Amino acid sequence: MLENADLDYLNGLNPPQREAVENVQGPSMIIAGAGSGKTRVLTYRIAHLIKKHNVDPFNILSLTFTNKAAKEMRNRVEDVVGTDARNLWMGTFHSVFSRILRSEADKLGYPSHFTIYDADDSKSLIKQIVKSFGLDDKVYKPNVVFNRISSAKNRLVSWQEYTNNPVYLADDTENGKPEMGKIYREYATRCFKADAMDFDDLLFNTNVLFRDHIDVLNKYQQRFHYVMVDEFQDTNISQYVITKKLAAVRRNICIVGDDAQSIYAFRGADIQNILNFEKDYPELKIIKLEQNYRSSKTIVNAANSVITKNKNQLRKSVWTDNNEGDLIELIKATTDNEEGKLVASAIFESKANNQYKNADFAILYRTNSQSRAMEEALRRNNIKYQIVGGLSFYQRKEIKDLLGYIRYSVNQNDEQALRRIINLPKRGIGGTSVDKLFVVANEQNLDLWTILENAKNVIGGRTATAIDGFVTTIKSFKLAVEKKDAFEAASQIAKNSGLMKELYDDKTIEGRNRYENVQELLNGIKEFVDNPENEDKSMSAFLQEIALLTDADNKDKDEDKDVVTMMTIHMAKGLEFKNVFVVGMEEDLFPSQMMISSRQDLEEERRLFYVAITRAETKLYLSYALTRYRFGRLKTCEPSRFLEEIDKDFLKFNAKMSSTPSPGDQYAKTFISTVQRTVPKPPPNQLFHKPSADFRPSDTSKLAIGNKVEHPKFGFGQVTEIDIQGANKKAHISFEKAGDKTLLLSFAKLRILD
Ligand SMILES: Nc1ncnc2c1ncn2[C@@H]1O[C@H](COP(=O)(O)OP(=O)(O)OP(=O)(O)O)[C@@H](O)[C@H]1O
Ligand SMILES: [Mg+2]
Repeated sequence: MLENADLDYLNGLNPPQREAVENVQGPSMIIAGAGSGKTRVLTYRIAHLIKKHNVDPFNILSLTFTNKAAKEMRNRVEDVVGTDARNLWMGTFHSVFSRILRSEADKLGYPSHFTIYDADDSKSLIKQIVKSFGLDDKVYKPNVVFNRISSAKNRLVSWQEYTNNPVYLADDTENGKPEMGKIYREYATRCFKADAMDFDDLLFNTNVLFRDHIDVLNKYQQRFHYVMVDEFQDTNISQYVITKKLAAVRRNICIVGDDAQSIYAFRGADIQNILNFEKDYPELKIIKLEQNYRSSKTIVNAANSVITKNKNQLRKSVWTDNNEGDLIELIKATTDNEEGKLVASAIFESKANNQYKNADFAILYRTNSQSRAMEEALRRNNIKYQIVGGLSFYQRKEIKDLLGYIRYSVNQNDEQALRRIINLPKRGIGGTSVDKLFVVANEQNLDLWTILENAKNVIGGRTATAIDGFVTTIKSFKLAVEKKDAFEAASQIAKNSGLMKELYDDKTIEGRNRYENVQELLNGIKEFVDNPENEDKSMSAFLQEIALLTDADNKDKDEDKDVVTMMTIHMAKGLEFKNVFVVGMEEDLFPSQMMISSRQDLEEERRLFYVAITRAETKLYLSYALTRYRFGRLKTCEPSRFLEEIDKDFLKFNAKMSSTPSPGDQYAKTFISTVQRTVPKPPPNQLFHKPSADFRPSDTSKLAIGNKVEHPKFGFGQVTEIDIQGANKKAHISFEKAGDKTLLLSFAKLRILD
C-alpha cells in the first residue's frame, strides 16, 4: 500500500460523484441517467478503497454485466493502484459465483469439475426429455420450456416447489402445457446426474449453498468487506438475493444503475429490486448524478424527450455542459439493402470530413439478422467492421465438437457432450444404440460411464466393439487431462480423437477454415496456460472460463483494431461511441412485434431505444427502410413510432436522400411538413394500387384483428374489427391509402401478410 496516498484522481470527479466515491461505509445507491459517470464512480471508488482506506483488493467484490466491462474496470483501477488490482473479485455474477461454486461444489453433491451446460445443451436435453415422455415438441417447444424453467429458477422456484404448487399447474394447463412441472423435474434430475449446471443453476445453486450452509455464507460475508454492483437495474431476483445475503453483515454495499435502461425484464430482471433496496436498507444513502459527460446537448435532450413517454419510471433530470452538437440525422431508404448502402456512405463521408477512424462508429440494431445488409455494404466500401455477439467462435460446430471431447474427458457423466461425440468421427455407433444405452442407464440407475464400460451386456456385436474402442480412447484422454497441462492434453485429444484428421482431409475453403478454427482454439488454450494471472491451469478451469463468456465478450481479439462495431442494442449497454447509427427504425422491428403485447412491454422497448440513443457522443443517425425482407418475404414497413416520439427540433433529414416521400409514407409527410415546412402534394389517385407481384388471395377463415392484409385494389391495411352475422363474416379494414372499408369475406380477395 502506498504511504503518501496520491489522491489526484479525485480531481476527475464532480461534487456528487466525489461524494459517491468517498462515501464508502454503509449502503449507498446511485440511480442516475445514462452517461452520468456511474461506472466511472464505481471504478474510482474501488481505487479509493485500496489507496485511501488500505482495503485489501481480495476483500472487494464488484459485479458487472459483462466480463469485458470487468476487464476494463480492472485495467482502470490498475492504472491508479498498480498490479494489486489483479486480486479484486471482479466479474459477472455468473463468473464470480461459478468460481465460488467450484470450490464449494461438494456441499451440493457436485464434483468441482462440474460441467456448465450452455443454452444449446439445455435445449437439446429438453428436446430429448419431451420425446421420451411421448409429448409433442410443437407444443412443448424446447425454447418455450427452457424459458419457463429458466424463469422459475431465476425466481428461486425449485422443481419441488414448482410441482407442489397448484398455481403453476393451473397456469401451465391453461397454456396447454400441463406436463411442464414433470419436464422441469426430469431436466433438473438429468442435469444433476450429468454433474452439470446450466447458467441459471449457477445463481440458483449459489442461493441454495448460502441458504443451507450458513458456515459457507459466513465465510464469504467475512471475505467481502465491500460489495458493488453495476447495472443494478438488470438484476433478477436470484441475483438480488445473493447480493443481499453477502452484504448482510457488513452492509457496505453500493449499487449503481438506471431504471430508464432496464432492458432485461423479458429475462426476469426486475426493476422492483431498486425499490426494494430502499426498503431493505433504511439507512441507505442515495446519491443523484445528473450531469451527462458523454453526449452532445442535442442527443441528451432527444433521449430525454423519448424516455418521458414512459409512465413507469423514476423521474430524474439529465443535462449536459457539452456542445449543442449536430442534429440527429434521419435516413430513409427504399429497401434494407439501400439502408446498408446509405449507412456505409454516411460513414465513408463522415470519416473523410472529420478525420474519424472506423472505431469511432457503431451500428446498432434490434435483432442480429439485420447485420447482413450492413455487412455487405461495408464490405463493398472496404470499411472494416466487427460483429459483437451473434454466432460466436465457441458456437461453431468444429469448436463445439472438440470441446465436447474435452468436456467428456473431464466429466464422464456429461450426457450432452457424450451424445455429441460418441459417433464422431463415425465409428458405427448409431442413434438407436445410444438411446438404448441411455434407457438402460436410467432404468438401472447406473451412470453412463459404467454402462459404456460394460456395453457388451447391453448391446451386441460390432456396436459393442466400437463402444469398447471409444471407452479406451476416452480413458487415455482422461489420463491426459489429469496428468498433463491443458494445452498438451487438448492437443492430444484433438489428434487422437480423429477430429483433426477429418478436418485436415477436407480441402474445401470451409474445411480449411474449420481446421484453422480448431488450431485457434488450441492457441487459446496455450495462452490460457501461459497467462500468469491464471492460477488454476487445469482443463476444467479453462472450460469454465469459456463457458462463461457472454455474447459481448469477443473471442476474436479485434479490440485494438480499427473497425466499425456492429451489435444489438442489448449488447451495447454501458458502451459509448463517437458516432452511432441505429438502423431498422420500423414498426414491428423496433418496437419489436414479437415483444410487445402490453404497455409494459412497449415501455421496455422504449427503454431499449433510450439505451441506443445514449450510446452516441457526437452524432446520432436513425435509419429506416420502406421495404424489408423478413422471414424470407418482402414486407412493406412503416417508420417506427419511436421516430415520432423524438422532439422534432432535434432531427433533420439526410440531404442525400430522395426528398420526395413515397405515397403512403405518412411519417415522412408529417415530418417534412413540420420540419422542412414544405407540404407534399397528395398522390393524384388515392385508390390506385398495383398488387404485389406475388399477390395471391389467402384463406380468410382464420383472419384475425390486427392482421396486416393486401387488397388488389385498396392496397395495404390492417384488420380493426371482425363481424360475424350468420354465415356472413365481415372485416373492417383500415387501409393506408383507401381509408376504412368493410368487406364481406366470402367475396373479398385478401392476401394476409402475417
Ligand atoms: N467528472 C467527469 N469528468 C470528465 N468525464 C467524465 C466525468 N464523469 C464521467 N465522465 C465520462 O463520461 C462518460 C460516461 O461515463 P460512464 O460510462 O461512467 O457513465 P454511466 O453513467 O456508467 O453510463 P451508462 O448509463 O451508459 O452506463 C465516460 O467517457 C466517462 O469517462
Ligand atoms: Mg455504466
